[in-house]
Amino acid sequence: MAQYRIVSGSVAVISIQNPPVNALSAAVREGLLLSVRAAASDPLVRSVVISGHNGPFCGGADIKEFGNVSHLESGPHLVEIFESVEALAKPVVAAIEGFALGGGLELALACHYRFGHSEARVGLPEVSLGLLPGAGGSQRLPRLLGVRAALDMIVTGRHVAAGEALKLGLLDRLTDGNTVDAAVRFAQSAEGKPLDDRRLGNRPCPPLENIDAFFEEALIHARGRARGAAAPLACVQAVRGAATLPFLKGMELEKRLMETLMTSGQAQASRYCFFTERGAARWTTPTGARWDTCRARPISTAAVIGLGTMGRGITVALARAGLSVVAVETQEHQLDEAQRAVSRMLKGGGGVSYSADLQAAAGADLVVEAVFEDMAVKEEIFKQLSSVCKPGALLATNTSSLDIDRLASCTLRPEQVLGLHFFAPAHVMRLLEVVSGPRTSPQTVAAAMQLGRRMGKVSVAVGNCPGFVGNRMLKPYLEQAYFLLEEGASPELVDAALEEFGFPMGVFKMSDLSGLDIGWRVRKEEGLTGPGVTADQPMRTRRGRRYSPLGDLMCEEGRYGQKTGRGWYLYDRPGARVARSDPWLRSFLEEYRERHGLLARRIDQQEVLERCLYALINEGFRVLEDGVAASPQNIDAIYVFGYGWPKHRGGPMFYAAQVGLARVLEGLEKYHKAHPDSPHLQPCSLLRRLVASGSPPIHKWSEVVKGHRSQL
Ligand SMILES: CC/C=C/CC(=O)SCCNC(=O)CCNC(=O)[C@H](O)C(C)(C)COP(=O)(O)OP(=O)(O)OC[C@H]1O[C@@H](n2cnc3c(N)ncnc32)[C@H](O)[C@@H]1OP(=O)(O)O
Repeated sequence: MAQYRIVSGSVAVISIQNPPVNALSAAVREGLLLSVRAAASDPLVRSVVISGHNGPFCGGADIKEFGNVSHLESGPHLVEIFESVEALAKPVVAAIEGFALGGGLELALACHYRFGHSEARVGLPEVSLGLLPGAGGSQRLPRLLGVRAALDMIVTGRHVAAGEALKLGLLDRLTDGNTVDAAVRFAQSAEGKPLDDRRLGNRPCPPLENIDAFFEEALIHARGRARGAAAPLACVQAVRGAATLPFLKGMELEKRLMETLMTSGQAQASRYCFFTERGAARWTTPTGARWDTCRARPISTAAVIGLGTMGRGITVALARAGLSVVAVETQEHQLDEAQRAVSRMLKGGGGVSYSADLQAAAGADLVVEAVFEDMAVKEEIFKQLSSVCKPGALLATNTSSLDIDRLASCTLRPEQVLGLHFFAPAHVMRLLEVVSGPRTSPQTVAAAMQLGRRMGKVSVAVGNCPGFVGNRMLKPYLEQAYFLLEEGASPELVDAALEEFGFPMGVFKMSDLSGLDIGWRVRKEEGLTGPGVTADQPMRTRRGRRYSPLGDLMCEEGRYGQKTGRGWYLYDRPGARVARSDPWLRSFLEEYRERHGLLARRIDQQEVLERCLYALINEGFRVLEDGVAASPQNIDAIYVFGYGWPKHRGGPMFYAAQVGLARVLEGLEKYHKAHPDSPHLQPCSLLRRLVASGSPPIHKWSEVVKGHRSQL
């Protein structure tokens, strides 16, 4: 689908028409090539403008076609079309409004001139789909911008705003007015002028000194950031081809690299993440409410109660989304400090007012409680909010694990109570768990999901249970990591295995960063440790299950992690970030093992991965079974956007499918047999059923779940 018309007597305007993002589907490719040929052969046409219909220029290749080779191969290939565009003997101008991304920018690079709207953005984000710009982009961009700037854009995949693109030389001109009209006028002025120099395929790459050393370093840098992803490294190789090979040879290299990436599991996983991120907006809840059947009341004012780290981040996130926010902190000294911190983060006032009085929340459409994790304190606040707040106001808690229903029952409006589980730092992290209890109304969920979108979050609707989805699944993962320490592993070994898998941080470094005392407080609330545990109870057993008191013992030593300068690792000073091995910890673990008669054994990275990840995945199946998450895709979105699960591995449930459900089941059976006192390793019945049903693909799991779901 490409519209073709002649304007001003001599300009062919080809308009890509494929809403919502004008992706280059097979039909678009067909239409584009026919239009380019028509413009080439029509003697009346002296110049060409390519634009996007109704706004955006082009969002790139049609990602939905990638999983289907017959779709991808039907219609002309992008490389062939772009060659025809570049070879055209008449000037071709790209008129870029909205965005030109991926194949969209590659098309613009094949044009002889690029006109942009001042609010447009351009980029080659293929790397985040596990690919490289495979339709000439890796070869043409370095010829236009030089290697450094092109490499940066291609390896990071970042979107570049029009102003920067103009400075880089990527856009030739900007306009604030009608981009197509301006491009048409410009095209006419270029008619009959020589084009050879405008064809990027004809140009050499601008020279670069010490080319070998430059790419050596670029590769090391990319490897360090890629966390096991292949695409960034292939991008470096392709750009090196542009810098060192003639254009056609570079194109051959790009093609070879692209073919390898395109068929890889990593590209499949990254593509899956692209769709799970967007799919989360089509939410459902365990009570049967759905995104398409309820209307959300807009929220324009909010109050945040409690201005610790989380409360401050939430205030910033809400203010940045355009809400007018009242930030409440009853402790005066905290209030002053918080006000300064929030202003710094917002670079000014940003629609936030401050108060030490809960009454200030009276007029808000939404209240987010973000005080520390103490049920009694939260209950008291919810009681007060119930009477202070205006009718219709939504009351949310930012608890990461406490019971939403208990808080709802402290109020006279349980249908307006929900959890908004932000992740630290709340103004940066993409994930928001929107937690509903059995009495939360569909309109409340809809309003929260809409607000999440406004804040730029990936919002996932989940049901209420201890830890919701993310933290519930994290518990068995952490537990296995502790058990591995008891059995002979070191924090360094466990973290190295997880970081090699692709997590930005291993479990022990993560725990040092977030603070060991948080889990300690939760375990005290749960009665697993603290004064409620009697001296006659065995230290390593709770409620008939294996329990590791290691985390509690660390806290009793005052080792809370980075904030105290000591945790699973040692830091130069409280608050420092660089983790060093701590000889004290080695002795502590040795003494602990000796005291409990535990024999240290050799543990390899495979065991670390299988024990930690399979336990987490197993809990994911339980979450599905219980209906706490609506789909495996939602679980994966939570893990990728909130817990650092590497995108190129798709998320835990996708990873389980990729490894093979039968293999995961076998692994769990093996480890459960070796550790029968660890119920998290006992394969859950949904996993067994899926394997018994022939391990259907992930998008078909819901059929097996449906026949299986227990009531919450
Ligand atoms: C030979 C192979 C060559 C490959 C080169 C390539 O071109 S690879 C593709 C490179 N392009 C991209 O990576 C762009 C991906 N899209 C985006 O980043 C964003 O969608 C956007 C274009 C910036 C628009 O963002 P916005 O927030 O406005 O909308 P959504 O993200 O919600 O998208 C709206 C719906 O459109 C679907 N969609 C978006 N891009 C594509 C695409 N390239 N192909 C197919 N479909 C696409 C998206 O899934 C949304 O659909 P829903 O059904 O509404 O969920």
